[in-house]
Amino acid sequence: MSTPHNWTTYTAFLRTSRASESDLKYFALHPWLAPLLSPGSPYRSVPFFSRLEKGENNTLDRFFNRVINTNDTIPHAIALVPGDEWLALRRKELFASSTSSPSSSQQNVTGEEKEQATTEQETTQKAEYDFILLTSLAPSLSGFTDTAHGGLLSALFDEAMGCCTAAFRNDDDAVQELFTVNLNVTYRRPVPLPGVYAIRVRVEKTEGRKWWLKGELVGGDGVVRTSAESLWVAARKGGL
Ligand SMILES: CCCCCCCCCCCCCCCC(=O)SCCNC(=O)CCNC(=O)[C@H](O)C(C)(C)COP(=O)(O)OP(=O)(O)OC[C@H]1O[C@@H](n2cnc3c(N)ncnc32)[C@H](O)[C@@H]1OP(=O)(O)O
Repeated sequence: MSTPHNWTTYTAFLRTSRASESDLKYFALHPWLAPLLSPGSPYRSVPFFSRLEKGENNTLDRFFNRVINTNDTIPHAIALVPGDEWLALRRKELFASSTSSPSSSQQNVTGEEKEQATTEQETTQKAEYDFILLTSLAPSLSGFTDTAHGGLLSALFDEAMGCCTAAFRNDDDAVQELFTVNLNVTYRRPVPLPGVYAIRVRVEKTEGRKWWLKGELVGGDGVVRTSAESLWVAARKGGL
């Protein structure tokens, strides 16, 4: 079991962490991932937060950091996140018209600010997705023979989407913790095991406490095998 980590915010975790060399080496063996992992990529490689050990007395993320963190379930997983500048632009875009802005300074974005953000976007590296999970799936995750179990795929989407929303919450906790209230998964093609897959996620829009996300799972052939849409709701201020 690895050493527990002590980040106080998800943002601090993103800023100070880097995916392990062994995971990076493993994913670099797959040529279709090269554009995402190369120095020119708009993404940085960080550990998949849910997979990190949180401490013997802390039951957060046990399913991901213990149960499916083994050689015959998920031997390797890392997350790819856009750079700080791009995330800041996405925040402006997502919260410009929303009352759930993660920072009061981002509320009521003016037309001029929107124009400025668009110009900045042209000069900042574009990231098509807000969060990407790269994962290897081993044979013990099967439902049908040599095929990933659908429930597992739902869990992967849910977790990837959770990490995606976390990157947009500010350190000052202006947005309360978010919960999945609805997750609609479409199984388009079987997901063969063993295999390496990317789960690409994006926040589509926010409105008050509600956030809508979309995601898709692809392998090396680029076929979208599974897709998902979800609704997340931020807890009311002052608790549930
Ligand atoms: C280092 C620092 C660490 C940082 C750490 C970051 C880690 C980052 C990784 C996280 C990764 C987690 C990934 C796992 C994520 C889960 O799996 S969460 C587990 C599954 N989900 C749950 O357990 C949630 C259970 N639900 C609830 O507790 C409550 O529904 C909630 C979420 C607190 C909301 O309750 P509420 O405040 O009473 O909400 P309510 O007023 O009923 O609804 C609010 C609005 O949402 C709408 N709504 C509610 N439910 C639905 C629905 N199912 N369908 C459509 N609309 C709905 C309502 O109609 C309402 O709409 P408006 O009327 O406002 O337009």
